[in-house]
Amino acid sequence: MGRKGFVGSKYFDEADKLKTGPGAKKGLTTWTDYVKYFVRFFPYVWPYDDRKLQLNIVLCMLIIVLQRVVNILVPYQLGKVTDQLSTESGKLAIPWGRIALYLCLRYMQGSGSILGFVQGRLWMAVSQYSYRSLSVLGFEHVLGLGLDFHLSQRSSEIISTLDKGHAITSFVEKITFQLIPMFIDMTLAIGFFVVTMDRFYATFVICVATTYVWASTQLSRKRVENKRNLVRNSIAEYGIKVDSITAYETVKYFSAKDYEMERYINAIEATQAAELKYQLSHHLVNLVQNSIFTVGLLFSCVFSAYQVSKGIQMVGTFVSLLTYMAQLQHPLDQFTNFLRSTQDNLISAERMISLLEQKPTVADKPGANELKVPRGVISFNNVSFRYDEQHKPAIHNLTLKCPAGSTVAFVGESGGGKSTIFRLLFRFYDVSSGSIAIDGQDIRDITLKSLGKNVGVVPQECALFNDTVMFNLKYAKRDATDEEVYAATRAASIHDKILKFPDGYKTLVGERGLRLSGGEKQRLAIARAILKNPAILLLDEATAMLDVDSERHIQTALHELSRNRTTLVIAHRLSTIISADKIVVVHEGLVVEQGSHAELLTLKGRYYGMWEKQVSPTFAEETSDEEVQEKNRKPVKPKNKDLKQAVFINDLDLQKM
Ligand SMILES: Nc1ncnc2c1ncn2[C@@H]1O[C@H](COP(=O)(O)OP(=O)(O)OP(=O)(O)O)[C@@H](O)[C@H]1O
Repeated sequence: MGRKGFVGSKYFDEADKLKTGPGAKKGLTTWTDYVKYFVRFFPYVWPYDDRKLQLNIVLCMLIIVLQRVVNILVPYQLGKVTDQLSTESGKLAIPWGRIALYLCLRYMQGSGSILGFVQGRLWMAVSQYSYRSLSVLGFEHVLGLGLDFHLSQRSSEIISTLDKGHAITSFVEKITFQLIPMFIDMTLAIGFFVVTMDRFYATFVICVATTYVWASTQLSRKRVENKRNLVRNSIAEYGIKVDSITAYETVKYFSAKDYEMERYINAIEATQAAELKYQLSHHLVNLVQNSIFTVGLLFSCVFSAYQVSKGIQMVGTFVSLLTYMAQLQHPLDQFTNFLRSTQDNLISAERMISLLEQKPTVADKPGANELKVPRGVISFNNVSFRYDEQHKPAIHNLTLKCPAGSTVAFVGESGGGKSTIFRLLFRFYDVSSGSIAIDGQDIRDITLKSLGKNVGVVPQECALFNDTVMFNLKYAKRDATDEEVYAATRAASIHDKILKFPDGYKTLVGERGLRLSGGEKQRLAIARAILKNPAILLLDEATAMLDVDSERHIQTALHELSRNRTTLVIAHRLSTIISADKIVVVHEGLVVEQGSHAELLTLKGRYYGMWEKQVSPTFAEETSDEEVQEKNRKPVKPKNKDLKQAVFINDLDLQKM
């Protein structure tokens, strides 16, 4: 099954342990990580199919080079102006040309300049492209993961993780647009010092820069740890908030508002404590960096001023030196900012990366074929299945043939494995051994999409989108006409009811369809199945939430729907399935009895006991399961509504024969 280490809601915990557990690498974000993730995500950022965006990137790069040249020229020009002013002072010869050139260069410097503006404008489209491709990648990946993944996760955690996907875009952007210019800046600044200043200044500047970078990287290790802790806490806080709001009714039923408030307050406090630690470590890094730089500036200032006073240096050189020093701080600051923000981005993106690394447990085989269902024979061949190593098998050696067009019902105690059989047939999971075939095609060899197209499910609980009734109905067949929808809702006995809703088919169904009753939702689910018109139909307690009257109508609709198509039914109310061609009794994952209703009754086994319990509640209360089988030999007359209905269904079948 490939689910080892991935049980319960432990998935992200496992991911966290990898980063922070005993075997974790110290400070995780190493240079190899940067390179690895950059190479991995660059294809999503680079617009392969868009020449215009590629041109934008090239222009942005050119602007970066131009900005570096401007950075060199600004202090140089300032030095020239100062020299000219100091040597020609008193002669009233103001160097207008040089001043104008200096101002022009200054205007082109920095992110607020015209060059910065053009670069920002060009980059915006590229940035949106990469955000779009990464977001779609994450969303598609999560939708493609198996039911095991979704059952083991809090939806809120998945959503919050997907939201952090923009961090990857930001990470790749920063490597491309900060790291490269930063190295150009530092190399040019230091190179310029070596060429124009004496060796002492050049060595001094290299020493300051090295100490600065070394101290920054050392201190940021602690900051990384704190940041990771902050992200973990903020995701947990978001999870509590979303879960409480989604489970609003449960919160009300158990008067748990105060409890939820307490959980939420605790979560906020934990996040804020983590934030405080993170901010402190962040400010500490800034303080140390600034101190190193100020000491460097102090020494160079004192030494240069001394040289000017002794006539070894000109005033212009002093001004240029200080301006270069100040300008050097910019790429150094950028470097540490880069370090900080890329680390932050990577920490935020770690979960997204773990998510993307998660492989779906059920996927199409290479070259998988489309499912073809000319007849609809379903065969379970010695199928066994366990959810994971920790659980005992949910299905043992199931061998069963469902003939084309037949109705096969699965009954048995709760937890016996009925829904698991449906999940295996729908390939939410792959069988552990044995095989399931539809018209002779092993379902592992066909595409999931074609399987989904041919198998329709009416689930116990119908999940609806918070949209209109019409949107939810057409979800089953996106190109259905309104007339087709009306025909389906009429067949499912819900059309008139929908017309009575305030906005008819345009009525919003609310979050998860909460504004509709259980029965209404179930009828919508049936209407959807009618619209979908699948070759194979799975009914999972499809009428459990309906009153007797509605159930009668629906049973007629379902009967019509299942005509000439293979239908598998799960039912607790045995009265609803007595007309099935075959009834399969499932107990602890084993098929213990199978046959028609009449055959099973004559067997006087488990099915007989269940039937007796349902038709004779008082009898059932007084006797045990075994006693039912032993003592009760006489057929019991119908005593409750279920049996009346069962008789109705039998009558209906007889009429149709
Ligand atoms: N995702 C899961 N992970 C682990 N075990 C599971 C999972 N889903 C179901 N099980 C276990 O598998 C067994 C069969 O469950 P299944 O849902 O198929 O029973 P069922 O007969 O459909 O029950 P019910 O009639 O109550 O719906 C149960 O013991 C259940 O606890």
